[in-house]
Amino acid sequence: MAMNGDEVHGLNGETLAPSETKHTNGTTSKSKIASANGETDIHTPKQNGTKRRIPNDTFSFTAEPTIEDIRRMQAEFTDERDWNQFHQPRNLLLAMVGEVGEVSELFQWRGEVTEGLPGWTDSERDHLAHELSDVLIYLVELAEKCHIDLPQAVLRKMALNRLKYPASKVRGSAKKYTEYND
Ligand SMILES: Nc1ccn([C@H]2C[C@H](O)[C@@H](COP(=O)(O)OP(=O)(O)OP(=O)(O)O)O2)c(=O)n1
Repeated sequence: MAMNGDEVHGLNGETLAPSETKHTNGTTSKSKIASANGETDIHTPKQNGTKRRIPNDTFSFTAEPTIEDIRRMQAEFTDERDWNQFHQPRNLLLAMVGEVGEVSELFQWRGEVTEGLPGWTDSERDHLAHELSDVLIYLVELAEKCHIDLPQAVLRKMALNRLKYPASKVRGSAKKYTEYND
């Protein structure tokens, strides 16, 4: 679901701050993710009365399925087919890389492609969605079979990225951290 602006909708369609979650028991909480992102209260007005700009506010995902949901659904899919025997880490890695290749095929002979894929047909977008899903499914299963708790690993890695690339130092520059002299 694509959404414009700084609003996210809860289970009953009410407006939530993007870092808030509406639980089935009706309570609302600010996510761990928001604090890991260094977000404070994103709806707090600035001194001059304007709201702080929310990064990446032109598109967002639906909340479900979670990564754990995807792990479980794929585990059921493979169990039902007795395919676990074929899904060892090396197999899954190669399968994932193959699917990354299929994503690449969709881009390889085009010129520069800009955000939102202007000019792409619905069928091309569907094809891309399928291939990206294949990559994600194999990535999640690879992490599972390697006993990597992927959501937690992502939180830790993003915290490390923030330390390595302080915004105050690198804003507007695409240089690798090793290229900074200090
Ligand atoms: N041994 C397999 C085969 C398939 N799948 C699942 C995971 C992927 O989401 C998808 C991959 O299916 P295909 O290998 O048929 O690849 P594509 O769907 O990309 O088909 P094609 O290669 O024709 O584009 O199916 C799986 O888990 N294990």
